[in-house]
Amino acid sequence: MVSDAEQAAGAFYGDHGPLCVLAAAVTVLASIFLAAIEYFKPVGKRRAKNGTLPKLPPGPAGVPILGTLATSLKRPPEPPSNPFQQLNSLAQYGEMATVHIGSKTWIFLNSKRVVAEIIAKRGSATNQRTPMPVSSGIISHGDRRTVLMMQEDWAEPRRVMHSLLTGSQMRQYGEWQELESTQMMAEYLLKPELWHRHHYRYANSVVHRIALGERLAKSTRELEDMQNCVNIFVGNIGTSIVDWLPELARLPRWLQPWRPHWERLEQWNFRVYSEWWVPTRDKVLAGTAPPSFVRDTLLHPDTKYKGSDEDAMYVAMQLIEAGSDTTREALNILVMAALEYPEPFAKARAEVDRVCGVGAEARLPTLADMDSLGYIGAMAKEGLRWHPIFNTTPDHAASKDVEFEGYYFPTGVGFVINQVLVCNECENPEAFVPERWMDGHELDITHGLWQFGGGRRICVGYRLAQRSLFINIARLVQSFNFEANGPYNPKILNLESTGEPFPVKVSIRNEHYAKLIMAEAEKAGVVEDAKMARDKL
Ligand code: HEM
Repeated sequence: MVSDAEQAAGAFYGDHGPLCVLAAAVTVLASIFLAAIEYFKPVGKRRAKNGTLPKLPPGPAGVPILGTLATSLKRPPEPPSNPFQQLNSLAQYGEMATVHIGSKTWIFLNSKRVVAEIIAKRGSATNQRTPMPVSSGIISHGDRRTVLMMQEDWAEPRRVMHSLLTGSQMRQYGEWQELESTQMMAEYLLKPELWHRHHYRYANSVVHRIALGERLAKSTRELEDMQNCVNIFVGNIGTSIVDWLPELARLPRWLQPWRPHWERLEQWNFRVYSEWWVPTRDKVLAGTAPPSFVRDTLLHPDTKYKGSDEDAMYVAMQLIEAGSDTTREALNILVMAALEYPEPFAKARAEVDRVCGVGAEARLPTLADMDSLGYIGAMAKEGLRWHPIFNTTPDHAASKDVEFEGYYFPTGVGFVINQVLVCNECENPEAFVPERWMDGHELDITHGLWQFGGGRRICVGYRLAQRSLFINIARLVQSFNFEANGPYNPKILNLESTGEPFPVKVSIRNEHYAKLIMAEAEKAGVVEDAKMARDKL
């Protein structure tokens, strides 16, 4: 028997059937949407584990689920008159700005003061990375890109890499740095128009020798492959939506249509790495390898890396990647500064002349001159400040809740150094003024400069980088003149380019310096190598 109520319902559905289906569909979609909002809620909007509500600095508004992702992924072109407009605009929120991007929450640190407080003083609680399933996962052969590694995967690579920061091997590395620099001077002399290539060969060869034990003897194709590995890795950091909504990586593989594209890149990268790694590893195993980080730390029985052979390869190769491109770029920046600001370069030359002699009496500067050439140290720091290589540094995520000046940052929030603002936090920031670093710390490249990051994740190569910049700046200002060789925009450095990044005419100071360089190259036994590099390029 049908009740009155059932009869009424039947009549209602009979009359309003399509409307009911629509209402049900809307309800289902709305529920899915609300569930998605909840699921992808940015870390900084979730309650902390102890139930405390986050209290974050102000920042730009975003839309549900994506936050500011649309603008972050597809940045409007920034005008050459104001590059880094977006990072600059975060200054309006004060020393810290909160940005929700997908399900991540990043706190941009806009002043040196808060960087020191959060990244350095609270470093034990801010040394994680937020997950990047594509950049540090798929492209990096499964969470193995040292620079982006999460803490649990990072402790072991960091342990082995730490030897690069300790003093004991610096003397050996220093000899290699001087030798490669002598070759670079000879290359500059023989083929001045390829100045930028010489920077790359130098940087790559030094770190190649430190990591793998041998001087660089790679073909142009192999070198370009390696540079492309870096470009592809760096260029793709954060370009996939999955890096911003890492929860998507938990879907079954067949629901991840983005994977094949990234996996192909990863396979190519793996092949390039293997070409460089396998011969070295085999020599170490056969007992015929020369001294190197791989032989004496990574595969040494006393300090051996506790991971697979593939993991060890990624540690070694990423050292080469992280160390060569950065040094090359820093040298390019100094050349740009030479075009724009001749006075500091004249002053630097006078300083080198005072210490190393002039004309027929001159000798090449060495690393032993460092204490007497503070201005050169200041130039290296000012170059990195004036045109930061990193406009932001990889995030340092909170491994536990962090309280700071009335704010409450829950675990998982990422802290990012806004280098554009931090580097400009000085008088007349547009100008290249090495004098601003002449404060007694000019040879400590991380003092007051955050280009190498900080805290527990600080760059493991910063001492090597400082010495490479020192020796090459000192020698270049001593012997070569730099002039513009065509129009260029000083704000655009084309740092990722393998061709000439901006037009430069390099010339030798005079015949004395040409002779000096060739005599030193002869003594070091690198003349033939310098010529070979010249012929190959
Ligand atoms: C001008 C030169 C360089 C700059 C500006 C630079 C900058 C950086 C920055 C910003 C980081 C991230 C730090 C952080 O998260 O706080 C980093 C990490 C790293 N750098 Fe450098 N770097 C330079 C040269 C080098 C050199 C020469 C090497 C190797 C010989 C190197 C190896 C590494 C490695 C392996 C990491 C990952 C460290 C980790 O996550 O534990 N870098 N670097």
